[in-house]
Amino acid sequence: MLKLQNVSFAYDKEPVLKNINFSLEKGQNISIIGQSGCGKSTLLKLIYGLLHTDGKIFWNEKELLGPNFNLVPGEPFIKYLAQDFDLMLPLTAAENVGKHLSNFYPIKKKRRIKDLLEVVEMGDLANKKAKLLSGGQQQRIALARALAKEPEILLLDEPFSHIDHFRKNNLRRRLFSYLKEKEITCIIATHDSTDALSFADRTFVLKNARIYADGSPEDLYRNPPNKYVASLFGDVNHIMLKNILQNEKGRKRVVLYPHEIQITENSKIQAIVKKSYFKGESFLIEAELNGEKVLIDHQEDLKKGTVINLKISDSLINERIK
Ligand SMILES: Nc1ncnc2c1ncn2[C@@H]1O[C@H](COP(=O)(O)OP(=O)(O)OP(=O)(O)O)[C@@H](O)[C@H]1O
Repeated sequence: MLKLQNVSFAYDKEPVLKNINFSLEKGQNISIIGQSGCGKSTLLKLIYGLLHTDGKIFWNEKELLGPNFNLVPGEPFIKYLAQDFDLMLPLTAAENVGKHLSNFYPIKKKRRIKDLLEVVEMGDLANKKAKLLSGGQQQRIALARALAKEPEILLLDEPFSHIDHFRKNNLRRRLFSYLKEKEITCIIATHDSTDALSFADRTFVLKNARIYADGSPEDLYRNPPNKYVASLFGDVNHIMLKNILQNEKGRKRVVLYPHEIQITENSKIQAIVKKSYFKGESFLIEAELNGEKVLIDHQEDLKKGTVINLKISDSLINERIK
């Protein structure tokens, strides 16, 4: 179990993280999300042991003492994949992956490198020098290198940021099933909601130096405590209740995703279309509702100026304003 107790950190005077506490079970996949600069990378660096905290970090019974106590920063059973992936550029992809593997059993080493290159779909480029690989290919090699010695804990900082959309989904499926199979505990700092929604067992939202929300991705998505959390998963509306409910007054608002608002004739809530964006499977309609901007998912394109009627399920509104 990985346990953090009162982990705080400041680069200067202003704390980046304040009293972070959590425990993770072996083999759990956790995503950390939050706006740029909220401290995601800092938290990974503290766990790995690159930065010192007065708080406590344990892996099972062992306390991780950090850089003030370890001559070489980091822990041997943890792998940390930073945003700059730090490859040996004159070496080949395969040599980089095998860099920290023992030469004592060369056949075993070769097989391990081959398996890892398959996990990141880089088998074809095994003998290509790292300096000749694209940013996304280098990132995949760095990922394979981080897995090479089968760490107990894997810390990934935006691990798919350079990888194209098509390959990213495939790679994510392969990587996370590999981590589950090997029971590797993984913490992934990400901006990408798919990492948080589809592959994490649990998600932490960081804001104002603290864990602002903590839950299963499904629960955080379906019942976002506020607009900040919902907006980390994609477009979101924050609509004045009085604009969608007859008897409401005041300035109370409700969080609604664009797909939760329907365009129908059976409603008195009127809005005017301002813009329409093609999204592939549907259109994102931007409309004006009593002076407020509203985003709606819709199957058809709508012209600017079209008057539309909006419907939102009462039970959903009641759920969100609880
Ligand atoms: N070496 C440093 N020296 C001083 N301040 C730093 C240093 N590294 C990060 N910071 C500051 O600490 C805060 C948290 O940075 P961090 O990199 O942890 O955020 P992040 O959530 O990972 O951001 P991003 O999503 O953009 O990668 C930011 O305000 C950043 O400017």
